[in-house]
Amino acid sequence: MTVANKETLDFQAEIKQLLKLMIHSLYSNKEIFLRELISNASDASDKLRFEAINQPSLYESDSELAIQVAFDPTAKTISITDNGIGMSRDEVIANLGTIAKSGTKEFFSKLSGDQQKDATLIGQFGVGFYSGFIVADRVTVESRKAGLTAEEGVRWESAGDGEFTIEAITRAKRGTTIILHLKPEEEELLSSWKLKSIIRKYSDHISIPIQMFKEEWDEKESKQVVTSELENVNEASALWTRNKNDITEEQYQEFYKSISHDFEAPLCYSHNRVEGRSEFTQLLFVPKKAPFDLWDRSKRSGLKLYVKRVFIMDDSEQLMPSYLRFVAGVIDSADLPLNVSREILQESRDVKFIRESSSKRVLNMLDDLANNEDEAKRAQYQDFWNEFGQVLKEGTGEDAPNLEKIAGLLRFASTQNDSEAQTTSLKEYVERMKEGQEKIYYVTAESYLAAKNSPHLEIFKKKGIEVLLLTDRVDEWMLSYLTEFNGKALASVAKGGLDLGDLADEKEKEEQIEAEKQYTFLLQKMKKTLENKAKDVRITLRLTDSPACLIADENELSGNLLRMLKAAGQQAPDTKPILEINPDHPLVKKIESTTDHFDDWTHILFDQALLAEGGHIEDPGSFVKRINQMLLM
Ligand SMILES: Nc1ncnc2c1ncn2[C@@H]1O[C@H](COP(=O)(O)OP(=O)(O)OP(=O)(O)O)[C@@H](O)[C@H]1O
Repeated sequence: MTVANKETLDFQAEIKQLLKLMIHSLYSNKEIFLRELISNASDASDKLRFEAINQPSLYESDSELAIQVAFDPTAKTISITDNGIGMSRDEVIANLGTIAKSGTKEFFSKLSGDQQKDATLIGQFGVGFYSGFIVADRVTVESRKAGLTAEEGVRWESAGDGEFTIEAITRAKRGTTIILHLKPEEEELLSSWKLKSIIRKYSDHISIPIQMFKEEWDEKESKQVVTSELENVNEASALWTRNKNDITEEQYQEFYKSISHDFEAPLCYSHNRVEGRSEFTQLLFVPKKAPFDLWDRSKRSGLKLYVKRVFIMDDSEQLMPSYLRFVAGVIDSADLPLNVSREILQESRDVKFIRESSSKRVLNMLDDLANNEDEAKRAQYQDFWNEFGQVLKEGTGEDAPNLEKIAGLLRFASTQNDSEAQTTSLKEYVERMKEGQEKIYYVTAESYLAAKNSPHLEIFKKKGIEVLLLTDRVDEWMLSYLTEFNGKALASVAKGGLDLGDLADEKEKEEQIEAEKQYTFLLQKMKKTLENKAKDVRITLRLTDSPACLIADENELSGNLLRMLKAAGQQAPDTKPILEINPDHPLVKKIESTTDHFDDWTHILFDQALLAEGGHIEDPGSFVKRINQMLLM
């Protein structure tokens, strides 16, 4: 609908849903609206400062960047004004009418309707501008982009009910004003004292001044009245440039929340000034909860790059390796040029040094939690692992120089504990190794139950040897990089040549040789029957309860990895597994002595070994037919 120059447009469907949910689930935390809007105003100022490096005329003789917060008790409004970059008409429509984040659809599909759970999720998603609707029943945005004429101003307005209007206005000053028309029950916000205390609490660290009109005691009226003089409410110096000792824990927390849009305090942080070859300040935060798009490897890191306090860019993926993409914070370099581009960043040795130093810092912070004497800290690390462990595992391939450190931070499910929880470190495993045990054993499978009940574990159970149970998708990939820990090789229990080292006793070795001799004929015959399915058929002593299992040859990919590659539509080599049979099992003895249905029995043995390790039978119909036939015998 268009009236004069006013147009009414619909919000993207997700925004309608977000607004509804947010108003309900964030109500108990409603003061954050001001933090979010001030943080946007500060970002807009940062962007202008950056653009103006190459185009100073954008300042239009007004280069003192500041944010003003004002209220009008009569109109019952609060306004937040910045003289930052501003928005054009198209930008207003795109930025305030749609959500341009990847993974938005998935995020909305996760919402449960349970207010408390959803509030946390929304916190992880980041509500930003729309949080204004928690306290306002109508929001007006007036903006004019730096560099455009006064006539190219724009007014956006919405009652948060599914549509918004947009019209052209004349706006002398560049920048943006957000006007919140408060809901009747929010009128207590119309107070200098209240607004100042919210600003100090949540936005003190904002690096440009946040100003309000001063209040003075008026004798005549005998009350506080608002004057036309502005005063700074916040400290207005970039938090990371301040001395550590002058920053309170709470200020760090609020700073983190404001740059990350997280609702919870961070798990830990590290604030340092690095001097020497390269000079920079790093303030790095590890969140408690994974953001909703953590699994998106293209997600950029949450690090902001500044050069000598001038904001340069968000999400600079050059500053942190991808496996640490959950880290949020600020890097402020004293060496990089102000006009640095993403291309320059890629090449820069300073940036490489910053990345190495920052990765180390983060790993050290985590290591400090993981190996802390304080049990509560170790528990915090466990929580971290549960949230971010799978991403950290990517580091084994991505960050070779820190492999040892990362290996020390890994946690696994293990046969030692009767639980799916990933709590065992490699260090603990090594400490528990049996005398004579030389390797760290693991099994990979699609699920915890498949791993735990894998026939490959039988001999290990019998001998009381611990085996790590690896069931995350990233594990197989990780294992191609993580081949040893503290000089102990990692060995799959499902690969050929199971060498138990000193753990296998002489008697067993003799038994195996004896059995191989005894069953030579059977093995040959089975091999013939399975020539299209199995590479070889062997006797094994690794089984105690199962009649057979499949293994991969030492240098070939495991069955689990082959299945994963195929499932991902990737090219997988066409390798056949080796069937190992348990000579002591009655079924094997039965097959040996049978003359009837030898081929059927052999196929069944192979197919059930494949099933037991989570594989898919190529011809399930024939398998079922054979089983039924045998059941009726
Ligand atoms: N005061 C402002 N000046 C200029 N642009 C703004 C301002 N406020 C918001 N915007 C624009 O609107 C976009 C959407 O804002 P919103 O707060 O919803 O999300 P965001 O800040 O991008 O994301 P998040 O809050 O999750 O970090 C911003 O990215 C920015 O481009």
